[in-house]
Parts: sequence; C-alpha cells; structure tokens
Amino acid sequence: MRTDRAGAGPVTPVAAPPAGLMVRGAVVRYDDGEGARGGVTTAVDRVDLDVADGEILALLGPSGCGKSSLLRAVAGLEPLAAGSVTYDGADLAGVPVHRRGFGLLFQDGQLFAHRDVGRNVAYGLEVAGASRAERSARVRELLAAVGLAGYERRAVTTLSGGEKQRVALARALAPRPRLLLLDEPFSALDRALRERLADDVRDVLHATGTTAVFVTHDHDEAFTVADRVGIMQAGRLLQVAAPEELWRTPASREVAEFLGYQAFVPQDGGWLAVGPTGLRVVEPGTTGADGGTAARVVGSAFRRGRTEVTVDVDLGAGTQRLVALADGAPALEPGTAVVVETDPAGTAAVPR
Ligand SMILES: Nc1ncnc2c1ncn2[C@@H]1O[C@H](COP(=O)(O)OP(=O)(O)OP(=O)(O)O)[C@@H](O)[C@H]1O
Repeated sequence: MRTDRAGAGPVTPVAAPPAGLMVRGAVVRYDDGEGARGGVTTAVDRVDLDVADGEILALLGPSGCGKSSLLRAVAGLEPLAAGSVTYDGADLAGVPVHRRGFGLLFQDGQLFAHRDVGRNVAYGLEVAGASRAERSARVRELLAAVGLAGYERRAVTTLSGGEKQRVALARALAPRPRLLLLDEPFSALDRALRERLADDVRDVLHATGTTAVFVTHDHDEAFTVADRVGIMQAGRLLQVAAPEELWRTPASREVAEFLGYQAFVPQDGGWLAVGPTGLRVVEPGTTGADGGTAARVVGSAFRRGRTEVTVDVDLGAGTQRLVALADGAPALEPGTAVVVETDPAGTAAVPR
C-alpha cells in the first residue's frame, strides 16, 4: 500500500490570491478644515466588500450614504483613513489612480469636445500605445457594442445626452480595464432613457466580461444592472446579495425598509415584513380565508395595470395605512369595508 506524503510534515496550502476586488475595513473621512471648530465626517465606515472577477456589483443607498466616497477610495481618488483595497491580491496603497488599471465613468462623461467620437473612444488606446489598426478595430467593436455603430466621425457636440454617455462608456471600456467604476452614470438623463441604458450597460458589461462597481440611488437601476447589490446607509454596508436574495431575506429591518417593505408585524425572533406586493384585497363581499384581516378603504388608484387600494388595517402592529393590490376589482369607494390577506410571495421574515 502506498501512502502519499509518507513522513512529510503538514503541507501549507498555497492559497491563490483572491481574484478581483477586495476591500477590508475601509474608512473614508472628510475634515472640513476649520481647525478646532471643524467637524469630521466619516463617509465610509469600516466597509468590507468583495467583487469577483467578471461580477457586476451595484452600491445602492440614499444620497449622502457614502457610495461615491467608497468608489472614489477604490479608484484611488480619495485616501483611506483606515483599511485596505487590494486587486488580484495586490495591495493598492500608494498606487496612483492611472496605474490601477481601472476605468472610470461619472455622471457627466466629460468627452473631449475637440475630438470626434472615434478619437474619444480611442483615447486610452493611444495612451497605451496601441497601433492605428488595433485602435480602429477596437473603436468599431465598442461603438457597435454600445449601439453607436458608424458614429466614428461624428462631432461629440452633435450627440444627445444618452449618446454622449454611451460614447463615454465605450471610451472607458476600450483599454479593457480590469475593473470599471461607474458613479451614477445616467442620473442626468430622463427615466425612460435611463432604463434603456441600464439594460444596455448590463449587456455590454456581460458581453465584454467586465468586472464593475456601479453606484446608484435608483433601485430599479441597481437591480437591472447588477449581479449582486450592496445596500449602504450612513457609511455602512448593510448587506450584499443577489437581487432576489435581498428581497427574499433582508438581513435587517433597515434593509427591508430601504427596499420598500411597508409593514412589520412582530413575530417570533423578528418581524413578518410585508412588501409592496405583499398585501391583497380579498374579493370584496366574500369572507376572508384563514388569516384575513378586516380593513377600510381610504382610496384606490389604477397603476401599472392593477388596482392599488390604500387601506387602514391593523395586521398586529397597530393601525397602519398600507397599499393592497386588487386584481381586476372595480375602484373601491373610500370607507368600504374589505378583507385583506398577506401574500407569502410578497412577504419576508426579518430577524431582529
Ligand atoms: N469632499 C468632501 N468634503 C467633505 N465632506 C464630503 C466630501 N465629499 C463627501 N462628503 C460627505 O461625505 C458623506 C458621503 O458623501 P458621498 O458623496 O460619498 O455619498 P453618496 O452616497 O455618494 O451621495 P450622493 O448620491 O448624494 O452623491 C456626505 O455626508 C457628504 O456630505
């Protein structure tokens, strides 16, 4: 019988460095510079974050929660007061912005006005010393990827806002950054355009295998673009999970409230959180099934193809004004007595 490693001591496993972005204990502080009277803002408070190779992560949170500060610290635009940022296992402390191999895209893509579209997209390739043939092939490929095939010779001043951001995206992707950092790239555009661009960006990032961190305060945008969403509040990263998992299992009441869960009914160990689609009006006139609760209609509105009925109801946490869905029901007059039920598909158990 043969024994491998007979007589050998324990082997120390040689761990491969983690691929992708790793942030540990990151702290970003701003000093308002007013000396002794001045205050210090902790914009990012001990954040740990991993973004795997090829993954798209959205940082979602209200204005001022520290999303941009975290992104800027990853980019090297903001110093860390504590903690570390590493990529593929290498610590980036002291590595300047332009040597990190990251691409950046901000709200205003800031195209070079004196360069045409093609030469904007080619910019990073020129800096990297790519040949003319390589540049034009890559520019053609990226303009096609962002839906602007044939735009090479257009002056950037003739582009719409959405087209400009597409060009800025193509320019950021052209040098094949190992990580693309996007900070509210569409927030200056109208909603319909934003939704279309969010779809397109997800497709382009996946098609090019780009690893990305996408900062936004727009829920729909985050959930459209990202493989995983990180919820930020007051400098802290509260939870990072895939969209369905976040909705199904919010880690805390704070996260659930931020996602839009509208009511919290105490139950063992925490709450039953009732989501925006978690309450239904049982056909008026029938008695509720098990668990039905009497409610009174405050008003109703027909939105997105369904009737949303605002009701006053006590689900076990005192009387609250909540929205219940009523499929195909005629408008209900204020004051009407109805029975509502929670729909398990639209509720989540949230730990205390
Ligand atoms: N340069 C700065 N000097 C001082 N305070 C700053 C600076 N930049 C940001 N802050 C403060 O740090 C906190 C986090 O700001 P940050 O811009 O990172 O948040 P955000 O979530 O990206 O918000 P928004 O979506 O509004 O950009 C805020 O309280 C902000 O006022």
